[in-house]
Amino acid sequence: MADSRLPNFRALTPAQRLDHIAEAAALTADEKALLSQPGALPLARADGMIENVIGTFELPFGVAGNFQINGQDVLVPMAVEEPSIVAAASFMAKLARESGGFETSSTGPIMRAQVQILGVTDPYGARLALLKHRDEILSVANSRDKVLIGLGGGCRDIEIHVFPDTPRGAMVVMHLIVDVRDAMGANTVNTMAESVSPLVEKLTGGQVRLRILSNLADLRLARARVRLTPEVLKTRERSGEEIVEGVIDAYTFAAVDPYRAATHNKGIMNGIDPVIVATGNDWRAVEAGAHAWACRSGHYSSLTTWEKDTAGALVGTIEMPMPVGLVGGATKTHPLAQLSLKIMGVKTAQQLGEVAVAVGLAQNLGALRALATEGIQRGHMALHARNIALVAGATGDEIDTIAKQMAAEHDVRTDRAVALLEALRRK
Ligand SMILES: CC(C)(COP(=O)([O-])OP(=O)([O-])OC[C@H]1O[C@@H](n2cnc3c(N)ncnc32)[C@H](O)[C@@H]1OP(=O)([O-])[O-])[C@@H](O)C(=O)NCCC(=O)NCCSC(=O)C[C@@](C)(O)CC(=O)[O-]
Ligand SMILES: NC(=O)C1=CN([C@@H]2O[C@H](COP(=O)(O)OP(=O)(O)OC[C@H]3O[C@@H](n4cnc5c(N)ncnc54)[C@H](OP(=O)(O)O)[C@@H]3O)[C@@H](O)[C@H]2O)C=CC1
Repeated sequence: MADSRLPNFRALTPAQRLDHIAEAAALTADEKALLSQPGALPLARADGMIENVIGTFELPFGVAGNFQINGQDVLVPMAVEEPSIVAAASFMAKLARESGGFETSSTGPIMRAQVQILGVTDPYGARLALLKHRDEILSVANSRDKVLIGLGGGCRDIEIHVFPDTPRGAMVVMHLIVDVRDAMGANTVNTMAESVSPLVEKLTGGQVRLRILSNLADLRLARARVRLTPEVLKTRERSGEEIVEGVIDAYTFAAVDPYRAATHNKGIMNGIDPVIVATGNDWRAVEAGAHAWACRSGHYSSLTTWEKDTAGALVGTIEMPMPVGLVGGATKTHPLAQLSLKIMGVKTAQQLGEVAVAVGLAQNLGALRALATEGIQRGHMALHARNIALVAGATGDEIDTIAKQMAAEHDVRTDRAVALLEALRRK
């Protein structure tokens, strides 16, 4: 098991950081080479992945340190363009590990496919006809994907949802409830939904139209919990108790106000999406599921909760859909996706989902802790300043010199960076 503590990792060069991670995660020389040079995704491979390819698009690939999940150290690869995310996740994981880290759990890898049935005058009668033939429907759904069945997955059940009075008449929607094992499962369940359609039409007398998975993957949930004592949270300027109260006030704002909840949840996805991208998974599917889930009560709200236990410690939880896979999609075609899994040391899609939500919870705490105390700009803008220095044309050592100067002046702007660069080059 790799030691995930990365003290002062920022002080190393990218090559030194890679040496450290390669050793910790036992990467081979070839795997290490993939990360040490640009172009990990060969053009010919990219051309096979999507259409009209003319090149590849790279993102920074960082590793968040300090994560301890269910007592195990985990190094977390993150592919993302925004500064301060990897730093905040690493920082909060560092605090969390002092109180035992993150505890996670998840449901089985169950996805839903929807089959829309129109043209039925007796929708409740159609419902019973489908339920009566449940076993036959399951058998047709499971007749195609021998690999999945062999792995212990497959269609487990059906659910029937009736919308008796839509602007297009009565609508019956059959859900296939499918165990997709270590796949994200969209293609798998879509194939099943298409294969059962002739039988569904025969049983209901209606016409089947859409046959597609639901991205509201509410049967495939991942959960994480963290507990931090005031002692761990305290800073030079503020007591731990003050920070606990501040984080709970910040969370409550998101719980009651959708305008705030959207930003709060964006902060959570700041942690989750980079893990999803680094592992070649479909981040649009995860985003769609997250926001639909956040709205499940009819009121768009927070994906996390923050409260205080009887001992006065801050307790954070997250529970949300996590449709991710270790096979399928780009998870096997993008060379860095498999490498990310190796660095993380995850062996199942469920474990990957649990790591992703733990990072989301850490990220949320990082943002709330900053917002409830000094504000977001000091930490975030100090790191964003390096981007601004790059935009102004700084290279090499100039980048850090100018970024540090702007951060010290609390004046992070491109025109200031240009002025500082000119002054530096005149010296
Ligand atoms: C940015 C920090 C962490 C600085 O915080 P700091 O107190 O200056 O950090 P520090 O220098 O004391 O370092 C503490 C630890 O943080 C990590 N760390 C610290 N700096 C680095 C770095 N350069 N590179 C790598 N790791 C770093 C690292 O783990 C380090 O431990 P050490 O290595 O010393 O043992 C803090 O201010 C913070 O957490 N801020 C929140 C940042 C954030 O949330 N960013 C997301 C973007 S803003 C946004 O889009 C979302 C938002 C905010 O709108 C969501 C919402 O509203 O809810
Ligand atoms: N709305 C959405 O979110 C949609 C998303 N998509 C896309 O679908 C893709 C994901 O679909 P997905 O079904 O996961 O991909 P695949 O169909 O590529 O992979 C799943 C298949 O892999 C095989 N397999 C091998 N090992 C395993 C294992 N351990 N566990 C499970 N299956 C295994 C199975 O059978 P076999 O070998 O027989 O194939 C299974 O059917 C993503 O690219 C996503 O972007 C597509 C449509 C809609």
